[in-house]
Amino acid sequence: FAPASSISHAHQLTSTTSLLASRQPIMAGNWKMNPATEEDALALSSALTKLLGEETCAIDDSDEMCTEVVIFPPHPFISKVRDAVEEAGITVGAQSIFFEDKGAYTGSVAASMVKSIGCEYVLCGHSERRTLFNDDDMAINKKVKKVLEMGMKPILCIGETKEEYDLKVKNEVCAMQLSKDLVGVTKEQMKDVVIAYEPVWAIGTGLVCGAEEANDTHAFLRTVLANLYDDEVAQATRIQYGGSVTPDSVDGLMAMSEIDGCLVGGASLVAESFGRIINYKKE
Ligand SMILES: O=C[C@H](O)COP(=O)(O)O
Repeated sequence: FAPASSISHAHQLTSTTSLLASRQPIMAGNWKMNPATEEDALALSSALTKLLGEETCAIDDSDEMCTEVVIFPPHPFISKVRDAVEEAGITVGAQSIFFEDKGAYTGSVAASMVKSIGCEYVLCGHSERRTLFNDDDMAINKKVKKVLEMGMKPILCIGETKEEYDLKVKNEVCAMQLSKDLVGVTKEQMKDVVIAYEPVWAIGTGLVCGAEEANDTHAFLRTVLANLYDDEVAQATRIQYGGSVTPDSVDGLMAMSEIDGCLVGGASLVAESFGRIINYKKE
């Protein structure tokens, strides 16, 4: 494990090999089970469309390094939120899917369903799904593969608990989650996979993992990807940080060389806060 030393915002890789891709910044807002009504969801969507800046992607933007903005509303709101934000260049995603295609799975939502209403991304393996809904690595792996099979992009969330952090097994836990959740995912498919490193102890707690520490963990995750695939995948895969990201912490996080975006919960429910986050200040 070699800690990353650079603190430059090096989304554009400096390798001489043309095989290595650029890592486009990606800012995501996970609304979780909020807000309470469709009316509130549309008000938040509308407010957000007015806060996009020069660096955020416009619809059909040809700039491959514009900041991609994705929001994850609750399933019932996805269609109308998509209608409200797509012209502004914001993409929508689903917070979860079930891995089966169809059938007697009361309460579940298939990948084809969210694909058909315009979702481009799906969160897989969020810690709240792991702990509250018993999503284990085998199920998460099936979901990741189903999302890819359907032509969407998974944001695969991994991260250690407070107990694991205190026991200093963070790297081992993250490496195990990555390797299990990516079983059978090909190198070619990895171009559509985003990883979100979310230390569970930092989610919704106000406890932010320090930017340098998060950066070191991201660098470690790239060594895991290099072992699972190769250096090309390790350097080209986008890795977001998530866990109590706010307007105050975003610039420091995004200044790190290995952090390509943020997965934002609470602060994404306040338009002005998320607006500041997606328009983070570059060095
Ligand atoms: O999906 C988002 C993460 O769980 C982070 O949530 P948070 O920003 O409220 O800590």
